[in-house]
Amino acid sequence: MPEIVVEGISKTLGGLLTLGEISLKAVDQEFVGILGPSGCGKSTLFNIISGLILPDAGRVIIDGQDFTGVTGRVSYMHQKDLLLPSCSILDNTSIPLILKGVPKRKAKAVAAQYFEQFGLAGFEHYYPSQLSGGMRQRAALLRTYLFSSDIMLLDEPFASLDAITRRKMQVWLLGVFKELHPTVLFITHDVEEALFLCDRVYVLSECPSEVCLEVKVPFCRPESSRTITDPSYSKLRDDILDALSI
Ligand SMILES: Nc1ncnc2c1ncn2[C@@H]1O[C@H](COP(=O)(O)OP(=O)(O)OP(=O)(O)O)[C@@H](O)[C@H]1O
Repeated sequence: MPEIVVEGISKTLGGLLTLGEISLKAVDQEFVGILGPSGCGKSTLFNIISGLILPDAGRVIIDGQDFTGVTGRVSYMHQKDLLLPSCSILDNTSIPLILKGVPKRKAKAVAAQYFEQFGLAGFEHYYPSQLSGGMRQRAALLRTYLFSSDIMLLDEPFASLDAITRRKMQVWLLGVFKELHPTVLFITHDVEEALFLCDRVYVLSECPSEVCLEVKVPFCRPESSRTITDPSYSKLRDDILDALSI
């Protein structure tokens, strides 16, 4: 069962202690949000969890094994979709499988199986520039999922989208993840988005950042984009805004 534990991670960047001491975790199939002020080191934390950079102290434990500084275990979607402009959507989404050694034809066949579920059916041979923003993000999410399907790090995947597309994508994501069951760490700046999507939310402070609030989201996720009417919603939202000093 994929469980990810971040233990006492700290990191100094450019002489500035950026990550003070961060500990957090996500249990199997949990959707965990990370909120924090701009520049507090959220992307740096994901770079460490994915093994791209080493922390100064602390460990990343996945399924009980130390994965600090080890790449390739979790999938990581950056803020930008980073699709290759000269490759079709099918080629783009097949890349992680090809990198893992799956023959090209088989990789394409496997990726193609998910196009319906990711709302991309019929667009296999389109190029990224020919798709809407929402479709490009779905293609990037599919590519991320195919890299490592059980633990996904998503760094503000919907930040570049307009409000309507963004809400549609949130509802879609909940539906898809209900079927695929990944464990997710999700960075966002948006308190409403965190409360809409996540089972649990960590709030980070300004640098040197630490976890200043951890909240469990007690209400069920809505089936549609309806407003959450649970009585605890406003209090949780205010608690998070207070922690962010907004
Ligand atoms: N390689 C680096 N060398 C020096 N400083 C860096 C480096 N990478 C990031 N920083 C600085 O570290 C801090 C944290 O950056 P990071 O991108 O992790 O923050 P963030 O919380 O993800 O920001 P945002 O919410 O704006 O995306 C920033 O002040 C950034 O300028």
